[in-house]
Amino acid sequence: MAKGTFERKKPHVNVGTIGHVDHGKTTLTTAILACQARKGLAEVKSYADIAKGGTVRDASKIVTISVAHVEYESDKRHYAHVDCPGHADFVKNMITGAAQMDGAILVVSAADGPMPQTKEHVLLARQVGVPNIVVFLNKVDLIDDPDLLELVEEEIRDLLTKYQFDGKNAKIIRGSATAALEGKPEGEKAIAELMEAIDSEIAEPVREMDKPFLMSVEDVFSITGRGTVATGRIERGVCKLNDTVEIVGLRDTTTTVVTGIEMFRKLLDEGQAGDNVGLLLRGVDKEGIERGQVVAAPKSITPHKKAKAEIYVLGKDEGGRHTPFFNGYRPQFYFRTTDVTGVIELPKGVEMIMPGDNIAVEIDLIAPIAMEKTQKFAIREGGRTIGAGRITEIIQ
Ligand SMILES: Nc1nc2c(ncn2[C@@H]2O[C@H](COP(=O)(O)OP(=O)(O)OP(=O)(O)O)[C@@H](O)[C@H]2O)c(=O)[nH]1
Ligand SMILES: [Mg+2]
Repeated sequence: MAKGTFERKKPHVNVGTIGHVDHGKTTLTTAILACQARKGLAEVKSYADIAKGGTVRDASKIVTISVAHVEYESDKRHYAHVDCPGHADFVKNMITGAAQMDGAILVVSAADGPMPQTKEHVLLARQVGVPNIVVFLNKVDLIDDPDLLELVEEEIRDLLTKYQFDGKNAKIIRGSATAALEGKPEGEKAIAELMEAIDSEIAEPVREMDKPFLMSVEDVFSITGRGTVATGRIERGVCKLNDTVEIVGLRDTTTTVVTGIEMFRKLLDEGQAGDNVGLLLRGVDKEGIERGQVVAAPKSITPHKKAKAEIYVLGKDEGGRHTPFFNGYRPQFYFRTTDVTGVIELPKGVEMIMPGDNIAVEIDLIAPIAMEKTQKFAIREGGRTIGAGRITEIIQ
C-alpha cells in the first residue's frame, strides 16, 4: 500500500491524457498510478474506477462532463491528471475548461499511428491554449519492426508541427501501458521516462497571483461623500491601494486610481486573486462604470468585438436547443458577468449547427468586451445556456 502522504511542497501541475479512442489513455493513467504507487508516490486505482470517471460541471454550471481525476507525484512535482472516458467528454472538457491542463500526454497507439481523434485532440489543445504536449507511443509490444516505429514517430512530429507545437523536439516515449501495469521492467522504464519528460517539458503554470490584476465588475455603489465603489471577485493578480487601473469594456477605456479596498466591511491594503472586494475609484461617478466591465492593470487587457472561437452547443438532453441554428444566428454571449448580443458566423460550407456539435466559428458582438485568447464564455438564449465557447483568436 502506498504511503499516501503527499508532499504538498512540490509544485503542482495539471496534466491529462488525450488521444484517439482505444489508444490506451485509461490504461496508461492506471499504469502511471501503479508505477508511482510502487515508489510510494501515488495510490493505486483500478482501470474500472478510472474508466468510470466522475462528473464535473463547467464554469457555466450547465455542461456535465464525465472525467476521472487522479493524482500522483514524480520526484519533483505533484500532478493532478484528468482522463476523459469518451471523445465527447474530452471535447466538452477542453472547450469549457472544466479540467484545465498545463500540459497534455498525447497517447498514440504504435499499431495505428495518428488517427482522426488524435488530430482533433491536438487541434483542440492548440485552440484552448494547452502549452505543451509530451507523447506516449503506446502498444509498442505489438510492433516488432523498428522502422515502423520510426515512421509513426515522424507522423506524430508532423502532426504536432502542423498545429504549431514543437514537433521536431517533442519528447516521444515508446512504451506499453499494459506491460507497465503488469510491472514488467521495460514497461516501468517507459513510465519513468514519461515522468521525467513531463517534469522537464511541461512548464509550471503562472499562479493567478502572479498575473496582472483583473476584477470583473459585478455591482456598482455610490457612497455619499466618498465616491463610487465597484464590487467583484478578483480573478487574478493583486490590487494595492493607490494603484492605477483601467476600466475596460462596453465603452471607451478610462484610467483611474484605487483609493480604497474593502472586504467584509474591513479596509485592506491589498486585494488578491480569489478575494471578493469593493474598490473605491477616484473621480469615477456611478454612471462611469457598470457591470460587465473589468477593472484591470493598465494595458493588460483590451476591448474587442470580433473573435474566432471554438464552441460546443449543448445537446437536447443537456438542456440545450432542440433544433439546429444557421449562419447569422444571434444569441447572447455571457462573458464573466454580463450578456452581450452578437452574431455567429459559421465556416464556409457549413450550413447549420446541430445540438451536440462542436465547431470553430467567428463571433461579432454588438459591444466590445475585455477579451483575450483562451477566454471562456457561455452562449445563451433568453437567459438559458445553450452552449459554451473559448476564444481562440482575436480578430478586431
Ligand atoms: N497490447 C497492448 N494493448 C494495450 C496497451 N495499452 C492499452 N491496451 C489495450 O487497448 C485497449 C484500449 O485501452 P484503453 O486504455 O481503454 O483506451 P482509451 O484510450 O482509454 O480508450 P477510450 O477511453 O475509449 O477512448 C484495451 O483493451 C487495453 O487493454 C498496450 O500497451 N499494449
Ligand atoms: Mg479511456
